[in-house]
Amino acid sequence: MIKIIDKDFTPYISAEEISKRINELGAEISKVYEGEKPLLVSVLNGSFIFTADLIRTIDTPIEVTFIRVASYDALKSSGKVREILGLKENVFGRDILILEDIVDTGTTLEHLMEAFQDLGTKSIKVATLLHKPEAQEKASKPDFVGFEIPNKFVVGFGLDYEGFGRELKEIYQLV
Ligand SMILES: O=P(O)(O)OC[C@H]1O[C@H](OP(=O)(O)OP(=O)(O)O)[C@H](O)[C@@H]1O
Ligand code: HPA
Repeated sequence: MIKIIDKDFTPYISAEEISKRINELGAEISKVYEGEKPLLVSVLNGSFIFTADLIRTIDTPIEVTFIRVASYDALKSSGKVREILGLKENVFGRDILILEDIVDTGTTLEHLMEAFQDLGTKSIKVATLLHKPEAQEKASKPDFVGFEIPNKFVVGFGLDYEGFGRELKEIYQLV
């Protein structure tokens, strides 16, 4: 058990399990995009660790870029979604793979999918390390999912609680 600020969290997914699953996702993604040269769009902040580990398991040429979009305040969705920030690449006619650490309510994803569609992308798929199917109300189901998890708050491996916990090697669940 660990404490972050005022909340207790218990170990939930080990570093070994995460690494094994990311390898499998990388193999799947490599197969699907063989010869296609997709642009992987990593959604900061949470997905930076997943992105770094995932791209090193991919064995077909890809490009990677990072964007920002924030919809969350602490434990609950604020419902507010901001603009995409930091996209420098021309995505018209490109195959896009959005990389997320977690798809929770789907609010962020819905916004991103719409924004990329408006920019004339050829295809948009989504890879997420974690998915909360019971919580998702918006957007379609992600194409590549590391772990389906219950509707409980998690931290670690890039995910934070009030800014803390991103450095944890394992994923922890709120007690
Ligand atoms: O499906 P949703 O309910 O929209 O939640 C998922 C989003 O929430 C988190 O980002 P957050 O806004 O907390 O920013 P961060 O990655 O910088 O922590 C996460 O990285 C996703 O982008
Ligand atoms: O369970 C979560 N943990 C951390 N950040 C999040 N953003 C959406 N859901 C979560």
